[in-house]
Amino acid sequence: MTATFPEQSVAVLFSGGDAPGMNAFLRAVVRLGLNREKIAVLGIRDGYRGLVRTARAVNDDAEALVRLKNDIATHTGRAGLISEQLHIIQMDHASVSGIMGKGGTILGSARCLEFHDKKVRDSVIKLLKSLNVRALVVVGGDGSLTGARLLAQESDLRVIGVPATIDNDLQFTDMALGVDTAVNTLVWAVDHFIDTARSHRRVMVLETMGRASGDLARMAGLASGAEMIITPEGGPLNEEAMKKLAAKIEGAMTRGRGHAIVLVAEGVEFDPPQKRNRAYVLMDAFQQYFQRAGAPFQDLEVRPSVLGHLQRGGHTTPGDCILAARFADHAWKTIQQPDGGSGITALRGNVVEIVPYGEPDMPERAAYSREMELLHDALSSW
Ligand SMILES: Nc1ncnc2c1ncn2[C@@H]1O[C@H](COP(=O)(O)OP(=O)(O)OP(=O)(O)O)[C@@H](O)[C@H]1O
Ligand SMILES: O=P(O)(O)OC[C@H]1O[C@](O)(CO)[C@@H](O)[C@@H]1O
Repeated sequence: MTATFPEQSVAVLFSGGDAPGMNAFLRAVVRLGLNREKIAVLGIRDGYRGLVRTARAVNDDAEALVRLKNDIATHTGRAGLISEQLHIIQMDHASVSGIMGKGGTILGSARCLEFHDKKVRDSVIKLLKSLNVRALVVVGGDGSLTGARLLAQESDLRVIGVPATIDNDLQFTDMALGVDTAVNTLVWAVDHFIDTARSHRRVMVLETMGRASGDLARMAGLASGAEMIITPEGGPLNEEAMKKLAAKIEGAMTRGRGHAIVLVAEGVEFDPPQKRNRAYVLMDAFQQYFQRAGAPFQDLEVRPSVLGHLQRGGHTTPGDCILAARFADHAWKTIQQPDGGSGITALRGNVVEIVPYGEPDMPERAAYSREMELLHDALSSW
């Protein structure tokens, strides 16, 4: 039997920082495509970069396009995945077996600066049309979904966005893929830091990711019982503000507390601005305060840690696997609506919906962040 190129397939790519749940989404979108919809799924390697490189290689070369289609038809599943040169792979059942709980993405993700250029996006639209895809699914954060919106606006392609970022900074959905796992990882990390903090009666300042949003730190703080959460939404920290935070910790020590875990989100800024990581700036400010003349705990030590990419990896939680399956299901249902356009999957009040690109921020999200902060304050033993 000769292999044939799959016409009217659905293409899927992962873009921006990888997030746990991307593999679970890939598995779900491929399996639903093959089992339920009877439609082939093309996995794009390395996000927009994979499309841009392929467009460059085949767009003005009819023979190269024929070769690409032949490669896609003949190198399916794992054969395609091991062929490094091939950026577009026809996924099969076996190629998505055993990946659901694995962090990262087997197709790779990337940041592709060239994609900001309309001419480059035009070349990608031309490629997707030559491959006759019925829809493109883009899984990623804010920037990736902006790229998806532009593709949808600049063509008649159907482009479905799927929110995936540990930052939880997308205000049109209650949760993005990866957040639940990242919070879980942070709780695990805090548990480890508590052991040493308690043993040495120390203050540990842990810097979390999250870009300009403090939600990841807030959620992790609430779930781990960290004593203090410092987030960007409160505005830049000046010397006075840092002294107040240190005084709060000192006050707790006076009342018998032996240690403290402080979570500081990476988006926190200082006045005047500082170049060093937040955890280090706060360590110095706190240490200086604790060591002032006549202070009660002059030997109280502060240790910083920048948790970094640890937060993006690890085994995907069941919550993220379930959300991935629900987002994939909804993406397919939208693609299969004859008159359906483009849009983004969103979780709102435990219902998955498709919302238009550029949807305004949900006021519930700000309320949720505020509620977490108040609850954390009320639960802390200051
Ligand atoms: N304004 C834009 N126009 C076109 N493409 C964009 C735009 N912003 C981002 N992209 C594309 O999306 C990619 C990923 O964006 P970005 O680095 O902001 O990550 P993200 O999707 O927000 O995910 P995360 O923040 O969780 O890592 C960019 O490298 C670029 O290819
Ligand atoms: O992996 P990179 O490119 O260093 O990006 C790190 C950024 O990506 C994220 O992990 C996800 O957006 C942010 O929290 C962080 O600031």
